[in-house]
Amino acid sequence: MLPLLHDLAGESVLVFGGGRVGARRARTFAVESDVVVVSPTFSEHGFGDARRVRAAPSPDAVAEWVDRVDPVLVVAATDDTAVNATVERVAAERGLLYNRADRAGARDPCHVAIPSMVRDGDVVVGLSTGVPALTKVLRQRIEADVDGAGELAALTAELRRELRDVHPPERRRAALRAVVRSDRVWKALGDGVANPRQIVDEIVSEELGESP
Ligand SMILES: C[C@@]1(CC(=O)O)c2cc3[nH]c(cc4nc(cc5[nH]c(cc(n2)[C@H]1CCC(=O)O)[C@@](C)(CC(=O)O)[C@@H]5CCC(=O)O)C(CC(=O)O)=C4CCC(=O)O)c(CCC(=O)O)c3CC(=O)O
Ligand SMILES: NC(=O)C1=CN([C@@H]2O[C@H](COP(=O)(O)OP(=O)(O)OC[C@H]3O[C@@H](n4cnc5c(N)ncnc54)[C@H](O)[C@@H]3O)[C@@H](O)[C@H]2O)C=CC1
Repeated sequence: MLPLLHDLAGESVLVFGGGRVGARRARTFAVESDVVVVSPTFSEHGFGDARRVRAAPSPDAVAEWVDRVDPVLVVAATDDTAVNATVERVAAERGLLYNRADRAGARDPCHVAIPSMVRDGDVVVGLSTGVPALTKVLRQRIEADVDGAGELAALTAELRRELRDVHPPERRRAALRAVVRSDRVWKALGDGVANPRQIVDEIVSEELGESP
């Protein structure tokens, strides 16, 4: 399996099942999509901004729900295997992306696995090991590494725009590399005292041989 990134901003996602897993999926997708969760009961876990609709569709009614919501991705997270299997079939027939929470291992290309995610601003890490317990431990380690990276991504995106058209590519690359490798910059991120942008400017000036 290969990790690919999907831009689901502003798209609809339909989740069947309001248990712990359905809630987790709703929170994952509600970061950027319009999420509808259909379920007869809802756990007390957060559902983000998802819209919750109380209903218990039989397998025969699944297609009608999919056509009504018109999602790009459908999640089967009920504890009813027949419903989950129907969600899979209906989504596949329509060429939609889908995720079955009750299946692991080999799958069709439209059947996407949901990795564990670590996010900080525009920085996103997707992690899969095939063994959820191992995934969780590795995710916790990665969280520490990624902490602050979102702020650095925003700063360096701005820097890239500023350096573009002013310096040749090789010098721009050297300046950006010096910034993202700098311990001084990483220490200044989120400490609320140092001004990371000022440190970035100093490093760029040293690298490009200019006075700040
Ligand atoms: C294939 C996949 C589904 C997919 O394709 O999307 C899948 C499948 C299954 N998970 C099961 C069980 C558990 N999953 C978790 C947790 C997570 N599971 C997640 C992803 C995935 N799980 C996908 C591939 C992930 C990968 O490759 O690493 C994470 C990463 C993301 C998320 O779900 O949001 C999230 C960690 C979040 C984090 O901490 O970062 C826990 C722990 C808990 O809930 O606390 C348990 C109980 C303990 C245990 O069993 O280990 C079962 C058995 C169900 C049963 O027994 O009925 C199946 C089905 C099967 O194995 O057949
Ligand atoms: N991918 C993962 O990380 C994990 C996957 N699982 C699998 O995912 C399934 C769901 O897990 P949990 O959320 O823990 O189970 P759960 O039992 O807490 O939740 C199931 C939800 O489905 C709802 N439901 C039942 N019939 C429905 C229908 N016809 N239409 C819509 N909703 C319906 C229930 O009301 C309940 O809200 C499990 O059966 C298990 O196979 C379980 C743990 C982790």
